[in-house]
Amino acid sequence: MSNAREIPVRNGNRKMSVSNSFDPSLSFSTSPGAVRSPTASHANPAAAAAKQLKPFHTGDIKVLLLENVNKIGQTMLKEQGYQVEALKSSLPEEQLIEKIKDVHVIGIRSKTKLSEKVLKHAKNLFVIGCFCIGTNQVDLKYAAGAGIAVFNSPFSNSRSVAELVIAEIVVLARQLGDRSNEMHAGVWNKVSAGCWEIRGKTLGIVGYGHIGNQLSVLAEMMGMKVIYYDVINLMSMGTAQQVTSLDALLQGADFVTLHVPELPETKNMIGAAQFELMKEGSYLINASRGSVVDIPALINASRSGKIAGAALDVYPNEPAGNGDYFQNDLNRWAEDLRSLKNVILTPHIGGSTEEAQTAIGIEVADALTRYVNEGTTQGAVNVPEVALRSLTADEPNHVRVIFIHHNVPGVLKRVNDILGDHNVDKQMTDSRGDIAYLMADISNVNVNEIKDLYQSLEELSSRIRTRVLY
Ligand SMILES: NC(=O)c1ccc[n+]([C@@H]2O[C@H](COP(=O)([O-])OP(=O)(O)OC[C@H]3O[C@@H](n4cnc5c(N)ncnc54)[C@H](O)[C@@H]3O)[C@@H](O)[C@H]2O)c1
Ligand SMILES: O=C(O)CC[C@@H](O)C(=O)O
Repeated sequence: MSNAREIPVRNGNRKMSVSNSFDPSLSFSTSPGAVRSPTASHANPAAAAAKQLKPFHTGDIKVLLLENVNKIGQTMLKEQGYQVEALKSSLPEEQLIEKIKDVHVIGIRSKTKLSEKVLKHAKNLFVIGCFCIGTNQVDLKYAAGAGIAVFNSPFSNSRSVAELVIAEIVVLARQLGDRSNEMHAGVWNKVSAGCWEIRGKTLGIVGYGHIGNQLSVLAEMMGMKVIYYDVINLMSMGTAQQVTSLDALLQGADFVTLHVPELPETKNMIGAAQFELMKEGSYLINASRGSVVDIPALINASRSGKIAGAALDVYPNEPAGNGDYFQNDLNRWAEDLRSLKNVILTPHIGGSTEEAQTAIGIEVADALTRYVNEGTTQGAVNVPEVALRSLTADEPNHVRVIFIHHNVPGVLKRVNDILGDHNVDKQMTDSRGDIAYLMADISNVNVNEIKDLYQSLEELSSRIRTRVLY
């Protein structure tokens, strides 16, 4: 490639040689009909004139995508010239540790656990894309401390989950799963006992965020009354009413649906005591995370008739890929659960629609590309959100410096002493807990000076990671 410029850049503990090459025919997001969520809408109309910053041959960037990331997302990353390896399933820990050693970028969904143990081996990794909403599968704190930014797609699949839950409410109320299974087994069983309309019934939503909101609107359109419980005070959609405690919600709802993140506080949030509080013959739906419901308690509540049905989309242990895995060796109660009447079991498909996966693919691939090429952290979930107006093609001797550092006193002074020989055109810095992110565009930088600049920043004791883009 032409205009290759070499500087040694340390990635983790290894030094690698990088070069700058840019193919102007490449652009960030060229997918026709791209569905962009509002978080990606910051892309400014002047972007056409923006200079692309890449202090490396794009072909040097290795991307590993696991868990069948959407094709459009894969294509967008390939169009950048990155080396992309895409696998259909997640990997067992040992294989993941081997694979992650080499890559700069990893894309996952909900099943790949990026624990501290795994991330410690990821010497070149500088960004993680969660092609989903949940980020509980990543050790976000460790990642931030290692200078690894994490991005997700905060609401691209919310509507898909809400629609699934609406369907499940009707299916449970009418025992459709059982009737369908019976018919598949050749049994005609025409019954109305225990089958209900949902009109006029009360839906209790636990966690009134993106999904809870959508669901609230849809449920009211179906003639349901909506109550919700959330740890924060929120504006109600329509005529929904916030209740002040989980207990009040459990006592008042005919259908209880869970939409909270996986947190220490939400672990086994619904257990024996909570089933006890629920109305006789009510229903439970969980499409949040498997850790939120104590499943043996649910099995007891179902067997005793306390609840009339349940729908589960998520489980404490989920298989790495598709296949015949939902047995006791995965979750010790799996066979008991499978034997229950009016219990719908789905394989974590709440967000699995063409619309959601396309939107997620585009949004996360776009965030990864902007981070790799420009250092922009807008939308990151574990490091401060920092962005600077793009450099333009008529600013040839400009360099973008990114310095991720420990949030301790005196760093800015030291960094600016290093940058001080040049003109700092613009600079932004922000902190999040212990981590700070500084981005500066400096002008009048001779190519020969870039290596020294980089080296001086690397030597600061507060340094977590330095990147110099030009
Ligand atoms: N089944 C699927 O395929 C699927 C798809 C998308 C998301 N999810 C899961 O659903 C969860 C919720 O998604 P979302 O987009 O609505 O998230 P969100 O962040 O928009 O909303 C979560 C809400 O839960 C509230 N909350 C947190 N802790 C709580 C507690 N202890 N008690 C009550 N409320 C609490 C928060 O205040 C927030 O309002 C995600 O974290 C993810 O784990 C599952
Ligand atoms: O697609 C997935 O694996 C996860 C879907 C969902 O749980 C999410 O967190 O967005």
